[in-house]
Amino acid sequence: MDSLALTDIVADYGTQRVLGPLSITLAPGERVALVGKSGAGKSTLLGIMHRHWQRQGVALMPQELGLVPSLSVFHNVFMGRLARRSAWYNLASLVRPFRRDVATILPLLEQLGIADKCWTASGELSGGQRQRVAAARAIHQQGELLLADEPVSALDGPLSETVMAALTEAYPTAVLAMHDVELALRYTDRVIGIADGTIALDAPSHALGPQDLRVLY
Ligand SMILES: Nc1ncnc2c1ncn2[C@@H]1O[C@H](COP(=O)(O)OP(=O)(O)OP(=O)(O)O)[C@@H](O)[C@H]1O
Repeated sequence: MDSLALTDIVADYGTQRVLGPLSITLAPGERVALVGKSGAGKSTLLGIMHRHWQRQGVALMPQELGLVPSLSVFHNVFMGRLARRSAWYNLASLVRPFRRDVATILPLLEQLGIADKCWTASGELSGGQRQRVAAARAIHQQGELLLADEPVSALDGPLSETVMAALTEAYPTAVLAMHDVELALRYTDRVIGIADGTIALDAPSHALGPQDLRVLY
């Protein structure tokens, strides 16, 4: 994968400028935490990255997760690879999943602590369980780049570590919008701080402490 670049991007809602102009270059193998207070523009920036880079194999884990409530956990995770299978294969899987897909997806659910919910409809899960299903779907998708919007916001300490470890292991190149600054510093190489729609901080994670990020809030 070549480095990914956005140059002088802006985002407006009506007459209101909410982001930019700003430029970002992302190197292969770089994990970036996007931090900043609520409304700073993190989701807007992730959306722009997704639009610009989606042809390069991007997995998106949106804040609202985008699960299908009536479908089982298995089928929601299976959807991560929907575009790579034939319509016939996908339809057959809906009725009766193939053994090889179960053998791929179950260990992933085990890793994220939700294997017991494999055949439960995702609409019947808690918020933290649904967030783990969305993480499993993003991991199952595979690709060059992960864009994740607050991927562990509904999880407690140990589970948020488990999910962050799984996501960053699956995707060496990633941009993760996060509110937990300690977690952001531990699992990323670079921190980009957004304030009022512009880049207020861009530094290697190892050079920062939590207090350096708290000024953004
Ligand atoms: N659909 C929309 N219509 C109008 N304004 C919007 C819309 N979506 C976002 N905004 C505005 O754009 C700005 C940036 O929003 P954005 O969702 O990108 O922030 P964020 O940093 O991701 O916030 P959070 O941490 O709460 O998710 C905010 O001021 C918000 O009110």
